[in-house]
Amino acid sequence: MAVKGEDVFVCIVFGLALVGFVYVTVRGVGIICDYFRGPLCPMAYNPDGLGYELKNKLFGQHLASRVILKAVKGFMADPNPSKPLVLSLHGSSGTGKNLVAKIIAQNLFEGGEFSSQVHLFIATHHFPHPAHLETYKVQLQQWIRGNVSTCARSMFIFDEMDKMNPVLTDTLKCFLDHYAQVDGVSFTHAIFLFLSNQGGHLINQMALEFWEADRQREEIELNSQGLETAINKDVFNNKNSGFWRSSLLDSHVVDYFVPFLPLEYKHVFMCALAEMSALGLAPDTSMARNVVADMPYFPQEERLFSVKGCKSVKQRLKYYI
Ligand SMILES: Nc1ncnc2c1ncn2[C@@H]1O[C@H](COP(=O)(O)OP(=O)(O)OP(=O)(O)O)[C@@H](O)[C@H]1O
Repeated sequence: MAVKGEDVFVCIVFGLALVGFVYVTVRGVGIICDYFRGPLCPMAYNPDGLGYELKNKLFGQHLASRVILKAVKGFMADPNPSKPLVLSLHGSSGTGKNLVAKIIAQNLFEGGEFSSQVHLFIATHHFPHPAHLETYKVQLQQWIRGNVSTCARSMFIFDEMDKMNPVLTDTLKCFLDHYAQVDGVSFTHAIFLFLSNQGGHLINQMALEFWEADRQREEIELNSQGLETAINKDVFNNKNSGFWRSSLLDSHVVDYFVPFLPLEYKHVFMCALAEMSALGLAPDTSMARNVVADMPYFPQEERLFSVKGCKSVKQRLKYYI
């Protein structure tokens, strides 16, 4: 049977109408979702990249790497989370907490840490004067609310939590809890990272005890000797902590307290090689050995763990170059 010209025309029109209908429906659903939740904004989510970088660029942190990957992947896979993702990263200086924040940003947002969806607060820089606490509270809440209503998928990083005023920390509670909306804005797609040195001594002590017992550091788990609970208690009870008697801890809105282990000689060596590569230099193991040997270690006698982690490796490398 010959196909008539009108039939072809009708098919094309019908096809176009169907495509149009599907487009309008999808857009409509998107607009309705955005109305209730705020727009998600463009994402560059790369779960494989996140896994790769946490495994290969973050040295000596098997536990942090595993917990963070699981937490972020689980959160991102949930189209309708009941609360924002809240992670509190703990460990002594230079162990990779800021690096992890950077890796998460790079694998979630276009532009990584420089994305307009990523917001970094440094306690001593952004909230230096106790006398201005009331102003900070209002500004911080407005900033978070404004940015989440523009982009529901926003990330807020609070560095130096040990120097944050606990009263200011408490003003975040309404954003972090299981509320579908607060004043018409939903915060459930946002990510909050808290970074601090608090709890570092507990983590270092555990790493030392594992070494003394001839056990592999890779055996350390979140619940080894109640590590996560011990960090929680430590930050809650310490007057010099941004979580001191905080309602954030009372109400259990922090999803994970993530321990960062003290770095050993071999990890600092890997940092030195990584820095060389970042500077476009060929790997020079003897130079890396010099840099690493130059760093201070603790305990004094055993020289097991780097006092500064990988901090200042880059600066020392430049000295040798
Ligand atoms: N575990 C690690 N693996 C690879 N590089 C690391 C690691 N830890 C630190 N570094 C490197 O050392 C430098 C300092 O690290 P970073 O800023 O992440 O430390 P931090 O734990 O946030 O320290 P602080 O508590 O003093 O802020 C960065 O250049 C980072 O890339």
